Amino acid sequence: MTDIETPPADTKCGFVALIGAPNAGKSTLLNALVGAKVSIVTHKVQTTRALVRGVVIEGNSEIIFVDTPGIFAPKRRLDRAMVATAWGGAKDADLTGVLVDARKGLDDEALEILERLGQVKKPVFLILNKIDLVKREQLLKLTQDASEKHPFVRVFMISAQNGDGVDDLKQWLAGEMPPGPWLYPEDQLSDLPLRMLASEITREKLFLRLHEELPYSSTVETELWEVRKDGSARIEQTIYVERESQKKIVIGKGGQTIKSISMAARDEIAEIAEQPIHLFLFVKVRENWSDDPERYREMGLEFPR
Ligand SMILES: Nc1nc2c(ncn2[C@@H]2O[C@H](COP(=O)(O)OP(=O)(O)OP(=O)(O)O)[C@@H](O)[C@H]2O)c(=O)[nH]1
Repeated sequence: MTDIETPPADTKCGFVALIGAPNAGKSTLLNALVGAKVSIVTHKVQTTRALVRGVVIEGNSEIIFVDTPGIFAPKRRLDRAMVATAWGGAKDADLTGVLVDARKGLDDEALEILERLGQVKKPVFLILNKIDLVKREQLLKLTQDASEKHPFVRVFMISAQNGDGVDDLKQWLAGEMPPGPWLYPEDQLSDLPLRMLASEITREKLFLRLHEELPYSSTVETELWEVRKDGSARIEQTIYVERESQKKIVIGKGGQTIKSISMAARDEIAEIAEQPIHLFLFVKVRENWSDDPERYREMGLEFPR
């Protein structure tokens, strides 16, 4: 008898970064690939933090999808830092997929992304989405035009909405993953969306109270989710801030602020998880690299002026 929870011996595992202008259909595609609505969790990909949007197991392969919002036309410094992070994610991923809304074609937003793809040293593939809305001739022209901008390793034509072409894309990605152990065990995948949601709930409570005092880059990570014999869960989360002074603000006088954040988050997580929750919050300072030109250089990026 085989144990169904044991992964196959020759496993593959890798990161796929999905980038695209807003409304290109990233969320719809991820939902179609992952099969369930997933929220956001942060995950360290080598040196860069990326947002894990979903994990798919296909045959022997585990495909971890990462993405980042707002990859184009940054106006403010903070936005630029987010863009740098986004491109960092693409650099570290094993494969990068660029999603283009086929109906819009190569508009300014899409062109700006294509023009910056030279920074990504790993293979890049193109996904033309929303093919249900355009004619075949348009797709061929679009493929040609886009391929002149960047040597894509593959071009997929899909409709994330009705599922056309999504399975082919998934099969191809599975085959492209490098050999390696699965990062997310199969039996933990079912709580993954819940863990992600728990991080977001705490982050929301944090910003509800401290939005004027904390930078947007503060993040929350769920480090532990342990179900106890009595059916309750012990959850440990870390709130990452950029400075000691911010850590003090999050903790508050006599720990009052963090206590109220923790209680509000706990109640909401318990409601969604449908189990009693013991929530433990920690606050850690993580260096603010967005003001540090050196970090940009390390990632092969220009420091935004
Ligand atoms: N007709 C059609 N509409 C689609 C398709 N894929 C996505 N859409 C629609 O396009 C809109 C944007 O889709 P989203 O998945 O939210 O796009 P997104 O890229 O995640 O957007 P941001 O979150 O802003 O980055 C939604 O109204 C979707 O229903 C498709 O294949 N065909």
